[in-house]
Amino acid sequence: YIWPEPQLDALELFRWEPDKSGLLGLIQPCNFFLPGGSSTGRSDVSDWIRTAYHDMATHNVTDGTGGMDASIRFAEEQARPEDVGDGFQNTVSSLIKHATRYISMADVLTVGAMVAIENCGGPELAFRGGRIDAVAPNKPGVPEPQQDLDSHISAFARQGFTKTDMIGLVACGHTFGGVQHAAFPDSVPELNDPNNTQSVSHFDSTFVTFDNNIATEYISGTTKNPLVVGLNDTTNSDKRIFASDGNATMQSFAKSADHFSLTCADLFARMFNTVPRGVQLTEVITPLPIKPDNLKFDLAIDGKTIDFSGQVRFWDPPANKTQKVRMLWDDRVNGTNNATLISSGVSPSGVRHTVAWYDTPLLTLQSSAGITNMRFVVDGKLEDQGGVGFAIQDDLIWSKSSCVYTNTSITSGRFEIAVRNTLNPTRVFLEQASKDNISRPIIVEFDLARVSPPAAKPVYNLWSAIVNNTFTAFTIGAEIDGVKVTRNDPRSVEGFASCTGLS
Ligand code: HEM
Repeated sequence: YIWPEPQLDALELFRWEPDKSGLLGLIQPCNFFLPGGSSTGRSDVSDWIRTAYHDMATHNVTDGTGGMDASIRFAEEQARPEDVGDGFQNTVSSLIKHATRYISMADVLTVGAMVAIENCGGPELAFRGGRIDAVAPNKPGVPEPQQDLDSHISAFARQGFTKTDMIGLVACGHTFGGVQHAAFPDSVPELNDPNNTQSVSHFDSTFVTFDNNIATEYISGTTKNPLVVGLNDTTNSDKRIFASDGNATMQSFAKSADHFSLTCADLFARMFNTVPRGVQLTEVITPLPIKPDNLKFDLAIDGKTIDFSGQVRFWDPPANKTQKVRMLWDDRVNGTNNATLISSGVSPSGVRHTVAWYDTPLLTLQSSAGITNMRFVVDGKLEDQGGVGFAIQDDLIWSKSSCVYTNTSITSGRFEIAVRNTLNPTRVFLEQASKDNISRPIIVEFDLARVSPPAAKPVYNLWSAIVNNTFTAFTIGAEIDGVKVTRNDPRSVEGFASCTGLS
């Protein structure tokens, strides 16, 4: 896609920079378990993957209901026998807080499970965003281990998967985790093991790593999978499922780790893309090779100049080499300008990728000139998104006359937005991310009032309001000809000057 595209930009960042959101920190090392530590025998990766499956498993291909829609967050769903255990609540409380106006809770659950699979040995997965969060629990529909093979085949068929898909998806999921004694006391014993305090009988010997040991151990007869060799044969559902085609699928997985990995990449992607009818997923979101980020514009108090700074991210840059990066930008007055960007480091992004960051110098632009478009020259090569460049919006920006009342609370302040005089909004407002009573992200708006501009012939008009609340970061919104627009990159109010001393 072509940057900027607010929802795709946000999804791309969340999907491809799991270090930044903190997701990766919750699954590194892969046996990390937030609510109790790795000596529990449990892991966040297993909880996140199982939660995604249980969210999807309510899908009904015939009536189009259920699917990946974060309905698993509702206590009523979690209380069902088919959703036994606290893994769902653990997952939901770690993950759904990352949902935003652009990233639904269902997209967050999807990315969480994908990041878990990929960063713990699994294949890289194709991600589409745009799932829509359920407003109420779905009908029940998750398979349970005591059910017979026919009911499992029909449950998977209802979810949109064949018998062969079922064997694959169960094997792909059960390469992680195991069965807990507390949840299934009749299927697995208490272990009395200080390194496995929650008595989890694991599905394979490498239970926090994606690999085909789930299949090799099953085929070689060494498996300890509690749903294959469990003492209670009624709950040996993996045994019935794996053997349902005469072991052909499991044999093919045992024979080839690559075949297992490719099959799982396909099945997991289909699982994540199983959504209620009518939901339109985005294109597959791949990382942008070059992506501007954190662009900041601040109008000077006299209204004559704009301070501009920002960063540019380079995806998988050449190793051990600092690139020479120049930014070219168009303005409304002088034509094209340029500046050299400053390398500010390379960091890993997940376990497979690296990102290099380059900073712009702090530039002072004439207000009348502003900035409309930019391009980059990287080691002599022009990078301009196939000729269109990187379109920049400088029409709704912060004014440096914004300030906070430090003597009361950092979150009370006088916030001022500068609106380029070519725009004629009917409303200008601050936007604060919040949640509704069923946890869905919403935007709370604080209206500003138009005030006198700072200069006699202003390029920007000011809008202002005093806001007292507990929030700490805002984006800028406006309504123009009845249409709402927003400018991204929330601005933390901590960055503003103190109102004391400002007129
Ligand atoms: C007939 C289908 C399935 C049955 C009957 C089944 C059954 C179970 C059972 C009984 C557990 C133990 C849960 C606990 O102790 O809390 C479990 C765990 C798990 N299942 Fe499944 N499962 C099925 C399909 C799947 C699929 C398709 C996936 C993913 C693609 C999956 C992923 C997981 C994971 C990751 C765990 C480990 C959870 C943990 O260790 O915390 N399962 N499953």
